[in-house]
Amino acid sequence: MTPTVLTIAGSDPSGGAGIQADLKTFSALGAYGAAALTALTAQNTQGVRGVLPIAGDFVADQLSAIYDDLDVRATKTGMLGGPDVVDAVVDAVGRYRVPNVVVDPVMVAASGDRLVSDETVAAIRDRLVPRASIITPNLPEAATLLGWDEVRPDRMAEAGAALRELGVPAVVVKGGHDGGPEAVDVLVDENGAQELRATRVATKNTHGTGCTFASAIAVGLARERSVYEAVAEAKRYLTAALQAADTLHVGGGHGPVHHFHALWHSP
Ligand SMILES: Nc1ncnc2c1ncn2[C@@H]1O[C@H](COP(=O)(O)OP(=O)(O)OP(=O)(O)O)[C@@H](O)[C@H]1O
Ligand SMILES: Cc1ncc(COP(=O)(O)O)c(N)n1
Repeated sequence: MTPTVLTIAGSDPSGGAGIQADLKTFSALGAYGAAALTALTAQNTQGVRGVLPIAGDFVADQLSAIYDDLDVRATKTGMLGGPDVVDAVVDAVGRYRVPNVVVDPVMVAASGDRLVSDETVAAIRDRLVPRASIITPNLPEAATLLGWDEVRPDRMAEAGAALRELGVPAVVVKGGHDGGPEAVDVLVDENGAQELRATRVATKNTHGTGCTFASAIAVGLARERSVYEAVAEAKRYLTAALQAADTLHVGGGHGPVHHFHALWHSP
């Protein structure tokens, strides 16, 4: 059966991150994609020029329209426009008993631009994370959620264990921004800490890696894979999308990964 997966996230009009990356990932992996918008951004591969949040009440309207009608097997959250948006998501997840919630605690874009306020980060940590099935912070996001100065790569397992104490059963701490020869992530769940390793792809085209990874995990959970399998499959998909990214030639900054690498033939 084709599972339905929902993304609750912001729009990236340049198509590489946010809602656009999420829908491409769902489609590439054979899931039906639904999308509720939390914010519009004006951005491209080089940076973010503006953010227009959607009112929490209207996010709530979008979510009830979707959950009243569609059989959503997994939900992924990305950029959340403000604390009122976080509360709309928390309320819907509780009211509809939403299964398989993947929270990507988006804070800054790959370009370095800040995407959400401190109040939004606090709402995510205090109210949304405890309703999630899994969260996918990168090293700076993990440090911010924990109130640590930084999370060094040798403390990823420790950070993951500390993040579980916020009330979420599984945490993937992503080491993508660490410059070693491998891109190492650490999954911490009730089975302890497990490393997932991939060869680091030498490309500047990393726009949307976090969005794509979390969306692919959501597809795996919608297919009732174990958390480990969902994360491992997502990493394999993302690594291949990074390996094919330089064939796309989109924009002059950090271009997108190639979501449809397995479907498109070279010219
Ligand atoms: N150059 C790379 N080669 C291989 N894997 C990578 C590379 N960069 C990131 N990854 C992997 O991509 C996934 C997303 O990690 P990353 O740390 O980039 O997330 P993020 O910072 O949230 O993403 P974003 O840059 O979209 O905000 C992880 O599995 C990470 O290991
Ligand atoms: C709407 C939106 N959501 C998320 C991201 C983070 O993705 P990245 O860090 O890869 O740019 C983004 N840039 N824009």
